[in-house]
Amino acid sequence: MNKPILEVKNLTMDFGGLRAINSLDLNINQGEIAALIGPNGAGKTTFFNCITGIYTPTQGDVFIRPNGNDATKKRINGLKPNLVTRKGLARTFQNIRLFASMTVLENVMIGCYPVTKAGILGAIFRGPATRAEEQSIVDKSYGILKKIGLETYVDELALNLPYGAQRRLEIARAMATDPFLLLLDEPAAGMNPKETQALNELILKLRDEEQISILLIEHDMKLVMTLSDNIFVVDYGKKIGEGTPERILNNPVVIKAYLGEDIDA
Ligand SMILES: Nc1ncnc2c1ncn2[C@@H]1O[C@H](COP(=O)(O)OP(=O)(O)OP(=O)(O)O)[C@@H](O)[C@H]1O
Repeated sequence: MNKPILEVKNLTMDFGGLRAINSLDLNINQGEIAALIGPNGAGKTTFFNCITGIYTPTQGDVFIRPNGNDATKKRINGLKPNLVTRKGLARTFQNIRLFASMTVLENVMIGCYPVTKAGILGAIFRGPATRAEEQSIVDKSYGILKKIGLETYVDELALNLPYGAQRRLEIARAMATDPFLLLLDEPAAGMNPKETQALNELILKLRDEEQISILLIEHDMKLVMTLSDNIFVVDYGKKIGEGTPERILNNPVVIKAYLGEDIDA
């Protein structure tokens, strides 16, 4: 039986009188590409914010099992975002959040710092151990950029990159934290068809070659249906459907609530 690497139980998030997430259960298995879909305002980004420590859920539990076995099981609700990152959950955001005036390499290097050993004192006094760690961060960051296909832009300022490359750079920065699960919030938003195709290939490569599981929030239904092993559909914060793309496309509740007539998968 599959052991989930992420196990969310009965998650609820209230903002005053508004219940943005309502008793949500969701499991992600090792090696899976999963999608969280639903209409605008359904609670998808709030869900990401709850499991990455930006919000403390009103109710419920979030467990991780980085290696898929019970010995590594940990409850992570209430942890601060930097600690969640250290546990192996990395994310990107709906709006691009790069350091625009820093180089592509520096943007990825910054991603490495949450998981480095040298503290502030080490960074100030820059002893041999710190210098060696810095060199290893440069090497690691360059290696990630190569895997993501951005090595030709290493010394370019992030703001000069084409849009699709900026989105890929965000993924590269998230990779720098060595995640076992990558949460992507609308990674294809604003991309042209060629960039979306390249993103599709990149996500498959991360799963197949880097053994990173993926959960994506995405409105591009064609991408979702092509990539996903499992899809969760939410509406008004409640899970209204779950399953393979075929099952979702044939689920009358989902069709009525969300997909409508115009799905083109
Ligand atoms: N910090 C907050 N304070 C109050 N209400 C919030 C807050 N964050 C989100 N909400 C509300 O919670 C609900 C869910 O919002 P959320 O952004 O999670 O939806 P979404 O599914 O990600 O939407 P979209 O697809 O448009 O990004 C919405 O009604 C939103 O207005």
